[in-house]
Amino acid sequence: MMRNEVQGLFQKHGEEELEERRTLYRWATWKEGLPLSVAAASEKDLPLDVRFHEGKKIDFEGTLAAGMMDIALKRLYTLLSSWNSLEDFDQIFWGSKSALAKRVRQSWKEDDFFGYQFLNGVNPTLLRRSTSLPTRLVIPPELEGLQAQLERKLQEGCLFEADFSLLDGIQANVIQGERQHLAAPLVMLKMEPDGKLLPMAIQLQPPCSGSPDPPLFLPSDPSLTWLLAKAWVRNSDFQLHELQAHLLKTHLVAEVFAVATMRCLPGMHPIFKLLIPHLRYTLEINTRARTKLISDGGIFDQVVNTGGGGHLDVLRKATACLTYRSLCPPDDLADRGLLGIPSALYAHDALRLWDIISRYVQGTVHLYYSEDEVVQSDPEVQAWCQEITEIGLCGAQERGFPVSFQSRAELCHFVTMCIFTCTAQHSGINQGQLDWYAWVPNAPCTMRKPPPTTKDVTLEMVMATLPNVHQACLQMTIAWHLGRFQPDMVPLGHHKEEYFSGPGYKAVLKRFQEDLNTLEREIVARNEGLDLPYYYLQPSRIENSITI
Ligand SMILES: CC/C=C\C/C=C\C/C=C\C/C=C\C/C=C\C/C=C\CCC(=O)O
Ligand SMILES: [Fe+2]
Repeated sequence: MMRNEVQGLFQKHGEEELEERRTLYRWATWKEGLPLSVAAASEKDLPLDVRFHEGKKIDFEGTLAAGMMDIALKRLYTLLSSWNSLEDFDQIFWGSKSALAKRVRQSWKEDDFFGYQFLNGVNPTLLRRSTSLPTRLVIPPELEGLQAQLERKLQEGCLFEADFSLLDGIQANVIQGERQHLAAPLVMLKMEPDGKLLPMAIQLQPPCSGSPDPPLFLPSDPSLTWLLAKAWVRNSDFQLHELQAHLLKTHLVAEVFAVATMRCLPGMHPIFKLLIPHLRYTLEINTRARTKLISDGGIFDQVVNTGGGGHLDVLRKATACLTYRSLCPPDDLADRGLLGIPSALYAHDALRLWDIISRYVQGTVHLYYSEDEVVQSDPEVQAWCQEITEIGLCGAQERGFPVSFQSRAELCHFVTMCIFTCTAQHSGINQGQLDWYAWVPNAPCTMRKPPPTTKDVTLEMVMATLPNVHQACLQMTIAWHLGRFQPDMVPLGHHKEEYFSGPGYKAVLKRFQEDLNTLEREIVARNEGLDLPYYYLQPSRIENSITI
């Protein structure tokens, strides 16, 4: 056959393939205001190609069943004893847990441990370096000393903030007839010369006209008062971590990439071949999340204070402010003022991984696109881009997402963001659940009493506020279920399937694996010298796709 005929055949094949895929993978609006999802009422509706394999399914469902057994035993055990001091959480702190989880139990009350979590804990996405004193921060006249300290730290460039305003106005859940409660805190922190981040003040609610100004909680407050204020922050961080950083900014955006890739790119397209290993199992885990986790009567409704619909409003608000820059560490960390901080380990490792993935993407893209013009005139990749931004992300061009690619560099940047999100970012956000959420007082899934409005706090109040035994047990089980090492895990860059042929890609992949090995060794060596190791972005621990 002539070259043109061959090309014509390939093209026809690709068109037919896409026509079929568009009937198999359709968009659905699960809830208004969220990114679109794949049309599937349960995982059983998904095409076999993207279902969990038998081993994964058995492991997933088996560990959940085992976890439920643990809960039954723990509840039985605690029925026989008292539940009125913080140490009583020890009664349910058994079963599988990590070394770091045990360290959390030991150190959770310490201020530097509290501060550390904003840099290198389960949610390193919220902290920013302050560029002015936040307008919501109302400092009472008697605390002029604090005002001066804050201003000095600001001037020195070592003032930081964690602002949970997104939670303001969210309806709290009602669990078995009992109303739960939410706060929307602001934490001000200072960075010490040794890199430690220490809290200076906590405001639990934004000021509200007509009400007295909210109190500022301080490290110098009575220890239980300060501890309860910090527990409220940890509960708020749990919400933004799980809903904004985890579900929305990894799981749900990865699903948009997956559906658009299936609908727009034929199997022989280089971007399809590049991305497909990073989309494995994502449609099924997300479908399960929609039927079991954030569904009516799901885990959020059962034990989380944003459940009962508030969690969907948090997701909606977070979707409405989701920017392209926030998904790209070089931009995100610059915007948050977190570049060049030696103790910011997530930031450091994320930037290294971004560079490594970026080089891999560029190497591959340049094999198939010899110049910008080839990108501009590739209708499939352009349609893919538009489908993600305009359809899947519901008009995200307003928030910086591209609707077309004008150059190879723009295409590479976008594909790097896709792969980074599905691999490194998800691992960074997901694995910490195992370590930081097992000791429940460090990250309570719900709060059963309103936030304190005065500094009179008793142990009874603290215990009546923190999760009850059942809620705490379910949190531990789910955190273990989602955060534990996955037996069938494929590490980043190590999928067995070979989608590309030819020596060009082989060399690019080899280089990618070498770069990852180098980073692996750097992180291992760095961690040996640290009191608290940071290993969530160690390449051997990063999954090749979002599978849990
Ligand atoms: C302590 C953790 C509590 C909630 C976790 C919150 C958010 C996690 C975010 C994304 C996880 C995505 C998918 C997980 C999907 C389903 C597994 C969860 C529960 C399954 C319960 C069941 O199948 O009976
Ligand atoms: Fe996850």
